[in-house]
Amino acid sequence: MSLAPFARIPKAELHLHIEGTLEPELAFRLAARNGIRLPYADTEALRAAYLFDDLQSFLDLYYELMAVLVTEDDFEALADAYLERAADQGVRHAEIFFDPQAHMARGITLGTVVEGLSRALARSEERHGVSTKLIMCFLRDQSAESAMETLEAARPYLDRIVGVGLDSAEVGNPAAKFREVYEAAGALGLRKVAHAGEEGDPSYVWEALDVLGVERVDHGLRCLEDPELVARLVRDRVPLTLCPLSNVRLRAIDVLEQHPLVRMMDAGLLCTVNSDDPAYFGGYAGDTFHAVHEALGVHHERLRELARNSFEASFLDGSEADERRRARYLAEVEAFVFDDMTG
Ligand code: HPA
Ligand SMILES: [Zn+2]
Repeated sequence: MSLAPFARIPKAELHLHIEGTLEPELAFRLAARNGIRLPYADTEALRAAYLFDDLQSFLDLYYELMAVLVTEDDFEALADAYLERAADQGVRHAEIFFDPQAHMARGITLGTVVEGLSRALARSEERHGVSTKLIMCFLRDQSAESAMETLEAARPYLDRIVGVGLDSAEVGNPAAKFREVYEAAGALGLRKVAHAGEEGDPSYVWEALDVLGVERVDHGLRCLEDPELVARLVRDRVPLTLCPLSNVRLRAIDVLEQHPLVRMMDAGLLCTVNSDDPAYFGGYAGDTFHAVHEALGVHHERLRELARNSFEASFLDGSEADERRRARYLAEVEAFVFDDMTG
């Protein structure tokens, strides 16, 4: 199999919602097997609905389509399809978000979700050559009590969950209300990340850092508006998991050519690029590397920096086996030869 050049660059994916990898074809297949009627005539009609004005208009469809995910087999099929695709795009390691509250609200148990996903994840390294970790996200537009109940419900599965995250509608839902939940997660040994500065102003990023104590900021796009915040992120080497294609589709920026990725790297920020919800936003990990090369002129040493950052910013540091994986992946990044296409 010949992989496109940008897909060959070894990389980690650190910002990826598994529910956002649900391609229309799989959505219809799962709908049929679960006897669910989708309000779209076919996959083309569904794809035509992927025109978003902002984060909320995307989230409405994202939550609606989740209805097709019912059984452990469905979650397994979803994760398996993503991992196969990720492998084709040069992903060596994936830290995968999931949204338990969105499923529990539909009567699906946390066990169904975690058992199904982890069946696919457990054999991913052998089958796809992709190591994995799972990050459980709380919905920031739900209450802190609901988040705490979700953390409690997750106790039997903590051997499969590396950390907690925070996602869904950002503006009007600052992070501070989740202080206790994050403290409790930390006490359980879980790593902490949160979406911040996607649509929200820099105060949302400050709260994620100072109130939740996150080690990585998901998006962080708007940090450039606050030089003190940039200085803090640079000083502490806090990684940002940027998602350029998502920013265009959700209208955070008008066109990819205006994306501040290069300015952010020039400012000394530890940037990574990721695909967020690739089934909806038009590209997986390798496609994203290709797109930033084309639109922003990110050239080979800068592509190498992004690839290196993705492993440095990963949670591959909790065990000797993980340290070995990280060292192997980083060696692959340094040995990667950029050719005319990628240079
Ligand atoms: O891009 C996103 N932002 C916030 N919440 C989300 N949940 C899935 N994707 C996203
Ligand atoms: Zn996201």
